[in-house]
Amino acid sequence: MSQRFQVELKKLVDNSYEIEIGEGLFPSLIRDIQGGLVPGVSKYAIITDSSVEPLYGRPLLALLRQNGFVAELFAFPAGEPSKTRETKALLEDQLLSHSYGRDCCIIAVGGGAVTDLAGFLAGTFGRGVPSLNYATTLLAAADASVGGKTGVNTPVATNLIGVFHQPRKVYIDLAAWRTLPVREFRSGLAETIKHACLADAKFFEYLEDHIGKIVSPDGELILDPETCEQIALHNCRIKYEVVEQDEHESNLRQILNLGHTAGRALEAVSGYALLHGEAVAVGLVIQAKLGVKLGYMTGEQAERVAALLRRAGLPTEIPDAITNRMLMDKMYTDKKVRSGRIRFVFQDGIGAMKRFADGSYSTPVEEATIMELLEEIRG
Ligand SMILES: NC(=O)c1ccc[n+]([C@@H]2O[C@H](COP(=O)([O-])OP(=O)(O)OC[C@H]3O[C@@H](n4cnc5c(N)ncnc54)[C@H](O)[C@@H]3O)[C@@H](O)[C@H]2O)c1
Ligand SMILES: O=C(O)C(=O)C[C@@H](O)[C@H](O)[C@H](O)COP(=O)(O)O
Ligand SMILES: [Zn+2]
Repeated sequence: MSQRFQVELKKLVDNSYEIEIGEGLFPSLIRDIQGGLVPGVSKYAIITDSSVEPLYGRPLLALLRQNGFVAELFAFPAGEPSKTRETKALLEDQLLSHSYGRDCCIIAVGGGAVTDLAGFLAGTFGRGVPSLNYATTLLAAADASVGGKTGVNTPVATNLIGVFHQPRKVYIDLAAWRTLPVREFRSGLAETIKHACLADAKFFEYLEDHIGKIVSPDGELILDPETCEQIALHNCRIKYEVVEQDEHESNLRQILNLGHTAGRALEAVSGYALLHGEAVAVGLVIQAKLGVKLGYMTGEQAERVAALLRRAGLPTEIPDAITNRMLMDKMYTDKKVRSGRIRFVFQDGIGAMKRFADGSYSTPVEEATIMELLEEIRG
């Protein structure tokens, strides 16, 4: 006769944390850890990339040490191709060889590739240590540093391996945007436009009116301070309000994947020649046009989305080198695929998302319908 026991694990873990938006937030970070933000920590590990290291990583390391903290910096080569299991393993070995253990805190300083990789490392190192995200790109500020999705790419597709690991605090340094290459800044605008498309028609209009205050048509960063602050605030609010309701993406959180079914596939198929935001921009247009075909938006609304992306200096067309077949095959690796069927999330006009009859925010779309649209787009 068998015996049965229930393991009761219903106690809720409080994963709440603060997001601070401002210029030059190192002093605030130091005050926070002096004030006990991350209790029980005796060592800090700054994880950053080779471009961010001299700009922000080293200055933070110096400040931590000046304030009596034990800290080291670990950097990996900048760029999406570094966001791999191999880089994570190298960093883990470096931490272990510096005697880092469960009493450490990881401070991710950089863009989304850094917060994804360092967050994944923090989620698994010693079975999980606390982490802080110090976002230095618009994309990380708008999206990647908030919400606890962490992970790495594999040769098959992006972000396939990872964990949910919420940071203890997120710092969004608006001053860091001034050193960003314009192409990287624009990449962050794609996720910004995505957020407006999925949740906030007024924010979409705001972006239509204010895009010229942050970047000029000839590619000069203008970065009007008030507009930058509004953009950071709106992005964070839209993202955390979704994450608060569905931290582990059981349904609602799928809406943050708007434009990503095709976007992530394009990013991978391009061999990361397309930046994440650039691929998402094209993915947003594909989603909008498919949405028109399926009756979820008007042609005029889809054109507004494409027009705003173009004004932000983002690509809206599939690169010639990527065939429809390549794109289609890669879409089958998307995490939303169920029973071998590609699923999309769709805008319901501008500023809202379509919810389907079964209650889900994603819906399967037949390969033939997607292929037909891709052929129409190519003209
Ligand atoms: N976890 C999430 O929810 C989430 C959301 C969106 C995107 N992402 C991930 O984020 C990544 C893209 O983020 P990203 O665009 O920030 O990439 P990134 O971290 O690679 O940064 C882009 C480039 O800018 C450089 N850089 C960073 N800050 C700088 C600064 N202030 N001045 C000068 N150069 C600077 C970096 O060295 C890098 O070369 C992708 O891996 C994507 O999958 C994750
Ligand atoms: O936070 C989320 O949820 C998102 O989907 C945000 C996306 O912008 C981000 O690119 C995310 O990493 C994509 O997740 P994935 O599970 O499709 O890899
Ligand atoms: Zn994204």
